[in-house]
Order: sequence, then structure tokens, then C-alpha cells
Amino acid sequence: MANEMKPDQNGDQGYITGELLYTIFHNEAEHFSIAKIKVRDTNEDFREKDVVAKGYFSNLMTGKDYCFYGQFERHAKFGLQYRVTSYQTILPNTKDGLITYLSSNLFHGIGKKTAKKIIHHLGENAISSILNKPSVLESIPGLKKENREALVKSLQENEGFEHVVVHLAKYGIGLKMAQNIYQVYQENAVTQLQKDPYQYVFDVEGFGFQKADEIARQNGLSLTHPNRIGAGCIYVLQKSVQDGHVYLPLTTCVRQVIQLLHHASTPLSEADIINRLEGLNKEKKLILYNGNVYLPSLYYAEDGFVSQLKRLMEKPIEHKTTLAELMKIIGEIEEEEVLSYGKEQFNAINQSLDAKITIVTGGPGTGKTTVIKGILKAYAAIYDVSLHPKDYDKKADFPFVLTAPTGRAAKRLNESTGLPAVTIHRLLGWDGNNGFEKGQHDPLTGKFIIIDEFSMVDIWLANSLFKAIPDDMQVLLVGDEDQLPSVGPGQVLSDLLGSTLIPFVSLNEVYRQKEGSKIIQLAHQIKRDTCTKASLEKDKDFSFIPCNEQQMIDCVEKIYKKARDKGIDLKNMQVLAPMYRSQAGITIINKHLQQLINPKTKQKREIKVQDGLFRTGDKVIQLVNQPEDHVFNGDIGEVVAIFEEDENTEHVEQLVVSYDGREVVYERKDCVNIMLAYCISIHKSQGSEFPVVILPVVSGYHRMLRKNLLYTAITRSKQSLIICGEVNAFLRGIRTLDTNIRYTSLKEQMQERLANLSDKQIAEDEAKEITPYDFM
Ligand SMILES: Nc1ncnc2c1ncn2[C@@H]1O[C@H](COP(=O)(O)OP(=O)(O)OP(=O)(O)O)[C@@H](O)[C@H]1O
Repeated sequence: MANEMKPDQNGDQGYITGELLYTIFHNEAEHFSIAKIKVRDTNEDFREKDVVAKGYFSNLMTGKDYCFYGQFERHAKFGLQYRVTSYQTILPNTKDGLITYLSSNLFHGIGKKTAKKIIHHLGENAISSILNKPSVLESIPGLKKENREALVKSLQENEGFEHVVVHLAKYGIGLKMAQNIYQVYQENAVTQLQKDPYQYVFDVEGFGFQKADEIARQNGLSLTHPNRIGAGCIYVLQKSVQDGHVYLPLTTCVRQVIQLLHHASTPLSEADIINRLEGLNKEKKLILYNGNVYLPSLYYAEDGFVSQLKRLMEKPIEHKTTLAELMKIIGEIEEEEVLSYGKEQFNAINQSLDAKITIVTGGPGTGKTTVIKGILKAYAAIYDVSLHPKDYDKKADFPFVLTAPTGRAAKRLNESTGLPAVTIHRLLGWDGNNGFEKGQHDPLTGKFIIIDEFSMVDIWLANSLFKAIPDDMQVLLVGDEDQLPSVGPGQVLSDLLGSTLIPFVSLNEVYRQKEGSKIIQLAHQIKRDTCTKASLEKDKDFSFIPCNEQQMIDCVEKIYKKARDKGIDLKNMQVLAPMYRSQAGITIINKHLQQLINPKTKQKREIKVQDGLFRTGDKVIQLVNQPEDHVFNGDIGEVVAIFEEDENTEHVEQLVVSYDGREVVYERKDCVNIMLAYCISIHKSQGSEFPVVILPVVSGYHRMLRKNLLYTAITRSKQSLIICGEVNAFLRGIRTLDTNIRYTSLKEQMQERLANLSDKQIAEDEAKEITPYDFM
């Protein structure tokens, strides 16, 4: 907002007014600037002529006067700086100043002569008058329509943001959030806030319900206002998605909304909430179905996924072989592979070739990969197709599609089968804003799709993936049902298994154990609830080092030092922990290991970020999906270069991370998308494997210690596992079931809509009466 008076709008808040001398740093995307200001006036205890101000601004101009509201803080390296929480332009308050301003480069098409005319006609309050009522410009003789419009637009752009910032600051909304808000509503932000602050919760990323509620109170909105109740309902549902729920039962939802909106002066009844939920249902903002409340995107994802299953199951495959032929083919593969498939493995191969959709589940070392390879070979033999992508020219599509939810899992699938494998996002052509390129209208090509690590796939991704599977493609889902469920909503794998409508084979016999692996043995003991203190005795690939929470850092450091002395490649070692913030949490372990493994040297460059720093050579993990760069949540890479502002054409600080040779450039502002990865969370380790895993387990983590979490951590280690911590905490953890049920209705929907189809399949199978394995 143009301020033509002394800056007093923000009461007794600290301010500095002054001329912007020059910008020291500016981040275009975040609108973050650091600038040198020539001080004209201040109510702060500050006597210097210049000050460095920093904060989130729209477009500061050199030579212009501003009033900055904020407070002083001392930067470790740069000393005293003014952290700006709000600001406004001080417009020239003399006629000459205004004429110079309006005829500046900011306003195209307005020269000195026209500027003079405007001020002559509209006076010294010309700018406020134009902003309040643009039509006042029509009274200026000779000012063309396009120039009038351009002037209003530029004024709104230049002054609009500040107007918004000043108003939002009154509600305690900082500059950064103001940026987010401005991006959504532009100059309508303040009107929107006054009309319905609750709308912010839905439209503006990171804007919480409590804040909207607080503002609504200040604006005098009634506690029983329908928008308040509506926002409360949607907010409760949005929160439930973070816990993996697809819906909330009506009674749970109502209870949680009442808890959220409770106010002693105006109690809300269940009927009030139900009424509002019904209203929102009519407005299609949520869906009430079968006594459950859904966010529309989740209702349609579940419903859509069942429709896709139905579509595929309605087109059964045409069998190409007789039992005898299949037996012969499998026998030949056994000879080639020099192994003999176990009964479960044989069934898994046979079932996968026979059914349109099959699920193969099993813990580590039960032969899931062995089965996948067997299926590929058998399919190639039956249908007489090559397993070499090079044998296919442009006219013929490669029949096999191999995919997994994470980059690491896809890479492993590729390495174990020798066939191309990509992430699901890549397969479907993730196009950030517009979703996936592939879908019903542009389906995948090929005849047989294998989706590994399916336990990690949430209902949204499952729906998108299945939409893109053509009618005649066979589907094999592979996963370990005992692992953690997907990070996103739903529990697709366990619901599919629970429905018993999709043919599945569980692999239970452990093969790697026969090679003497204590890790695999331990994993299966945990699974079968037979793990005791005796199971934790030292073995060649396993040790349990006792220590308490205070000793943890020291213990982990000692393990690394010992490994280094033995010449073990430290890159192969990975610490997995359940929590970020604790005395033995991920954050602190990372800081110590960075110091130990990749210490500061003269040659190594560093870039400071909010919680610490990155240094060349650091191991880092990607925290969000960034499909445009082909990096995904959980990918681990290494910082290979750091560039200063004047060393690249973009003139911004850059950090380059190599993910197995593929380099991704991060600007400073994007560094929030990565963190140090010497220690990562067990949740983030899903879908990855490491030669050596170090697993701290202490009672301080007790909130997190659950059977499926520890099972997931243990099964990430391929060669060696070192648990450090308290035996009792570990044993208690593996005996604690994850009681957090996820509300999903996939199983019920499948039973309602697919039961007939599955009956048909069972009848067909029974008609065969004999399974191929019985021939053996
Ligand atoms: N029928 C079999 N006979 C002999 N060895 C087998 C058999 N099945 C699997 N194996 C061996 O057992 C080991 C584990 O098998 P595989 O890698 O297929 O299991 P997995 O379930 O994919 O394991 P993980 O999930 O841990 O990667 C491999 O060395 C494999 O060669």
C-alpha cells in the first residue's frame, strides 16, 4: 500500500524507514532479498547510517524509500541485520516526487508530461485515488485507454502486494506466508480474508485451520458460521489422510470436528456437524457414502481402482499351453537356472501365467526375484517372444513392463532381471501439475506388467497406474505384506489380499537362510513372533551392541571408525533410525557422521542451509518426488559440486547432487528438498536395500517402535546388520503391533462389485481339478 504519511500503521512495532541503496542478494522464486538501506528514521535503538535488511519482498527498487517493520537479529557471520516482517513503500509526498515516480521505468507509456497532467488533475493523493477507483484516469485529457490500463495494472502489481502484506501482518501473518497467499488471490487476498478466512485453509498451502479461526474471531465471524464448520470438517479429513486413512466413519469425523471447533460459549451439537456434512456432500466438497465421510479425491480413487480391476478381470487371458507343456517349460528353466522350484514358487509361477492379475507376497529371501525371473522366462517360452529389448524394432512393443514405486527398487528389479525397469511415475509420464500422461486414453504398451514393492503403492497411485493398463495386459503384483504400509493413504496390498478375490501365492519357505543368513532368520522370527533374547546372539552377519540413548552417538561413531580401520567402504553403511528429534535421533546422528565421514577441508565447498550445512562429498537423500528431474522421495545421492552465485549463468548459489551418475542441480531454495543421509528414517528406507545396516533401538523411541517398522528396517540389510541399543526396547518393539488401523473401503467395494467375477475364476480353476504341481 502506498504510504504517504509517517509509518504508524503497525502501532508501536519497530520500524526503519530509508532509501534502498542496493540489493545484496535476491532469490527470484522465493522473493527473498537482502538489501542495504540508508536509514532516514527509526524507532529502534540504532544509530548507524546504513542497515542490512532481509526478508520476503515482491520487487524492491533501488533508490525508492520504504518503511520496514521488523526486529534486529545478529547473524553469526554478518553481524546485526534487520529481519523484516512487513514493509511498505513510502511514496514521494511532494508533487515533484510523484511526477518522477509516475514517469519512471515502472510505468510504461507515461512520460513526464502525462505524469504532470495526472498529478495536476488528481492531486497529491493521485495514487490512492487511482487504486481505489481506476476510472478517475478517464478524466485525464489525452491519456489513451491502453496507457490508462497499463498504469492501473502496474500500480496494482507494485502496490498490491504491499497492500496485502501490510493487512496480513495485522493478523500476524508473516511475509513468506503472505507470498503464498498473494500467489493464490493476488490483490483480492484481503477481501477474501475478511469475507471467509477459512477458504485460505483449502487454497493456500500450509495455512492452518487454527490461524483461520483466530482471524475469523478478530473479524467477528460467528462460531457457528457454516464456513467455520465446513472448514473444520474438511480439515479433519485432510488430517486423517496424513495417518493413511481413505475415509473417516461418520461418528469419528463428527467427534473430531466437535473437538476441533469446541468453544465453551457456543457448544456445537452432533446434528449441527451432520447437517453441515450433508451440505458439503451436496456441494460435492466431500462424499458421504455408507455412513463414511470421504474427501472426493480418495472416494474416486478407490472407486476408480475397483472399476479398473473389474475391467481387467472381465477379460480373462486365453490359455496357450496345456499343463503338460507348462511343466516341460518350467523343467527346462530349472535346468538352465540350476535350481528346483519349491512348491510355493512353482504355484506362484503357474498362477501368474494363468491369471489376469496375481499377487505374490513373501518376506526376504523367499524367492520373489527368483519367481519373477521364472515367470519372465516361462512367458517368453510359451508365447515365443524374446526377452531382449534389442530384438524389438519400432513396430513391435517389448512385451514386458517392469516397474516399482521408488528409483532404488526399480534399479534392483532391473539388475536382478536384466530387463528395463522404471519407477511408476516415470512409466506413467508424471507431468507435475497435470498429473500423468498415461491413462485410459493413452495406455501402456506390452503384454505383462510386473509391479514390485507393491506394499508401498497408495490408493491414488494404484488407481492412476491401473487406469493405464490395457485390457489385454497381465498383471503381477509383488510385495511383502508385513512391511510398513504406503506413506500415502490406503493399504492397497493388504486390502487386495484381504478381499481374497485376486489370486495370490504366499512364499513362506526361506531360501537365503539356507546360505546361513542370520538377518533373514531374524526377520522371519519377528514375522512369526518367535524372536527371543537368544535370537540376538552374535553371528557372522549380525551383532547387537548394547548401549543406552546417551551412548548412542559414541557407539555409532565407533562402529564407523572400526569399519574405516578395516578398510570397509563407508558408502556401503547406512544408519536407519525411527525418529528425527531425540537424543539419538536422525538429525543429531547425521551431524556427527558428517563430521566424521566428510569433515571440513580447504578443498571442500560448503553451503549453509537452515538446519546446518551441505559439503561436497556429503551423502544426501531426496525428500519429495521431483519427477521432472527423475529424482524421487528416498533416492540417495552425493553432493558433487557447489557453485557460488558468480560461477553460473543463473547467478544463484547451486548445489549439484549425483544420483548414480545422474546429476541434479538444486538452487539454495530447493535445498529443503534434500537432507543429509548418513542416517535416514526407516520410513524413507522402504524399497531400498543396503549392504550394511546400523539400527539404533532405544526405549526413547518407544512411541515409534512397532513390529512392522523394525521388520522393515531389518530386511533392508543385505550383508550385515548391527543393532545398537537396548535389548528390551527391541524385544518390546517387535512384540508391539501397529494398532493404527487405516480406514479404507477397498476390500468391501471389491467384495460388492467383483465377487461374481472371482466366482467365475474359481469355477474355472476347479474345473481343472488338478494343479500342475501335482504332476511333479
Ligand atoms: N528354489 C530355490 N532353490 C535354491 N535357491 C533358491 C531358490 N529360490 C531362491 N533361491 C535363492 O535364495 C536367494 C533369495 O532368493 P530371491 O533373491 O529370489 O529372494 P527374494 O524374496 O527376492 O529376496 P529379497 O526380498 O530379500 O530380495 C537367492 O540366492 C536365490 O538364488
